Amino acid sequence: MPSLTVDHVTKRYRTGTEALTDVSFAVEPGTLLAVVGHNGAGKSTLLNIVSGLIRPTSGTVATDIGRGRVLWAPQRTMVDWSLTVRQNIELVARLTGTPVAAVDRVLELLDLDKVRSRQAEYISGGQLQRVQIGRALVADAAVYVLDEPTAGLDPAAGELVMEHLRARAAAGSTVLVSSHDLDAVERTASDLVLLDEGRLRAHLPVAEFVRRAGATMKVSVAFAEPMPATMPDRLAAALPAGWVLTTAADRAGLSVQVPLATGLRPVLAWLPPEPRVRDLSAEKQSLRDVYLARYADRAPAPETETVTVQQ
Ligand SMILES: Nc1ncnc2c1ncn2[C@@H]1O[C@H](COP(=O)(O)OP(=O)(O)OP(=O)(O)O)[C@@H](O)[C@H]1O
Repeated sequence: MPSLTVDHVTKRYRTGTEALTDVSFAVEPGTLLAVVGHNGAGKSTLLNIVSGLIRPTSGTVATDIGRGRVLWAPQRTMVDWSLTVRQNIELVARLTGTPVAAVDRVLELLDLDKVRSRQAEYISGGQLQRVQIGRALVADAAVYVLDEPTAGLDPAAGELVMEHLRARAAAGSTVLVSSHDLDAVERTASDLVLLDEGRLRAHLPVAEFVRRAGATMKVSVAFAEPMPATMPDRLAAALPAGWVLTTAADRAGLSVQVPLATGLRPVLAWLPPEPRVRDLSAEKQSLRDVYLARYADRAPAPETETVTVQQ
């Protein structure tokens, strides 16, 4: 049963901007769901609605989490400036009835030990971001909602936070994060929701999204000696549909680009038995590659592109 159901949610701000249009999807417990899309696509609006901060104009968000709770870290800084780092996190622990020992664990986890007694006003932007994350993570929750949690963090800290969120999801929580860091999304998220101008374009497992977006794999081969002069033409004639072959001018190597879903085995079977392969490498397109190649220019129309998989 889904822990979170977003049903036909539309949000029109008072200014007239329609930030979300008829967005529907459901998330199972144990999912780390990344919400991705261009600036202004509606990610924060969606996360703010899920966390109950703002109300949708129409549609509903339902959480089926029993006695669990939803904890969130917004994009804009929301800390008490007069309190210390530790007190800021402790406040949430007290409000949620969480043992104080959890505060120390979170301080250590987020490398905030050194500034624990410093007032929030006098810490760096990245440390402030960690305090916000600490406030969201200090208590056990059924659903965590974090708006761009890795923005402003150094790479190591960003990795740490994402790994921790993954652990929370693995332990059964539902975790929603918005992020522009598509490499981190690919490494850690199980599923993604792609928003484009307020519309849901895709809701898929990350690997499935990359495949369906037409990702390719480029296999490069270096031979121990040049191919016979007629071989490039023979290879080209036997090339399966959808593959792209490039042979080196000196015939000492070739590269073949295949759909990612094809896998390596058919490529190895297609290679000639001679000359001997000296070196072989395979380079897969990443989520970032396919996003930039396919979605950066916003074509084609959202209606024709939405691919939603019910889980
Ligand atoms: N409080 C508000 N009042 C009016 N319009 C708003 C408000 N908040 C956001 N918007 C508009 O709604 C649209 C979606 O904004 P939102 O902040 O949800 O996008 P986002 O995907 O989170 O963007 P970013 O990647 O830049 O954080 C944008 O056009 C934005 O200008």
